[in-house]
Amino acid sequence: MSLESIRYKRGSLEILDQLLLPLQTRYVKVQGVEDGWKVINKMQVRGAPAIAIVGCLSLAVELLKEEVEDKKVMRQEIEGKLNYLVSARPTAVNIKLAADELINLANTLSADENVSPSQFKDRFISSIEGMLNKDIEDNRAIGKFGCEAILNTLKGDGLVRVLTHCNTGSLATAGYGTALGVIRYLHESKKLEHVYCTETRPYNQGARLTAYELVHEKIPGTLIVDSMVSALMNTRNITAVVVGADRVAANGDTANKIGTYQIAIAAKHHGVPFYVAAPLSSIDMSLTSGERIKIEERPDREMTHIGEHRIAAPGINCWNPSFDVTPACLITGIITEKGVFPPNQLKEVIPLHETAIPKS
Ligand SMILES: CSC[C@@H](O)[C@@H](O)C(=O)COP(=O)(O)O
Repeated sequence: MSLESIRYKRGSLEILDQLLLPLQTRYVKVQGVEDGWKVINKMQVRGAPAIAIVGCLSLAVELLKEEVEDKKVMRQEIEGKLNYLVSARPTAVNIKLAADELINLANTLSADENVSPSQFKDRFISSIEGMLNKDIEDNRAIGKFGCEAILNTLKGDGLVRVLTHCNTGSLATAGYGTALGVIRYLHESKKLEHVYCTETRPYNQGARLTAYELVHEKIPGTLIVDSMVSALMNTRNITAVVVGADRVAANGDTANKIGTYQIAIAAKHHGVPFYVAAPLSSIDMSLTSGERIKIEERPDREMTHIGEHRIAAPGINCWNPSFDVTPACLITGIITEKGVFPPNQLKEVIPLHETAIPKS
């Protein structure tokens, strides 16, 4: 069974504390928006789709407890709380797009005279709840399209050796995963010979989380440190790289976990196809290129310490950008729930406003 990062039933939300993995499995209660902001900001929950879903569900939990008498007051409150949640981590676009759609929904429900305050609340909460199943369905479609794209380019033994970076699995989504969903699909199709995952310094999402998911799912995998990527491509006949995304600009430039860019450069040099797997809700058509993507900088402590242990010389300066932008020219294809597209075709195939919230 795949790992459950988000446990939700109406009025109750718990997340698997990813700061404690892989050594401890502990769920943390999220009782409202303040808790939602904290678990996202502290990275107890992380990964672009999971951030959006947990943020919005934290609002659903909070709203359920409230008596709603005035729709306009509720609409205003919703907008303020969503904007606050978006501020918890700036690079991933999924939560921003979801918030924009929910604010539109709140505007529509508030203006509709046939909708009572309690119907407003119920329909609003139901829309948020729909994000959970939609994300899993989208991820399965991503897995299938990605698997087919990689198999189409195959020569030789018909088995695939893939490299991935960071964590894009069940822990980073509502379930199944994006890039790790492609790997999972290849494995289920008996086409995966091996997956290599990077350690992903400084926060170690690869060593702690992806490695944990691979062991849990019995997917044959090997951990490498980030500086081994070129050597791996030179010696291990890698078929493809598949990574996730935090924000894809309209021209295909892709912000993802720091280190993605240098993997893409190495892949180009070695002639290895480089795929980005992401739902349409990770694509920001309002940005023409990746230059204006805001890159979150995280505390020095993530670099200077491992757990409680300092590993860096005291007094040294640190620079800790959490993401980098891979230019579209290094990307073979963007794997989405609607198919696999070369980066320069995104503008033609993706509508300006794609939905993060399922259409009712
Ligand atoms: C499906 S998750 C895609 C990306 O969000 C993932 O690759 C990533 O960069 C996560 O960064 P994180 O800082 O752990 O939230």
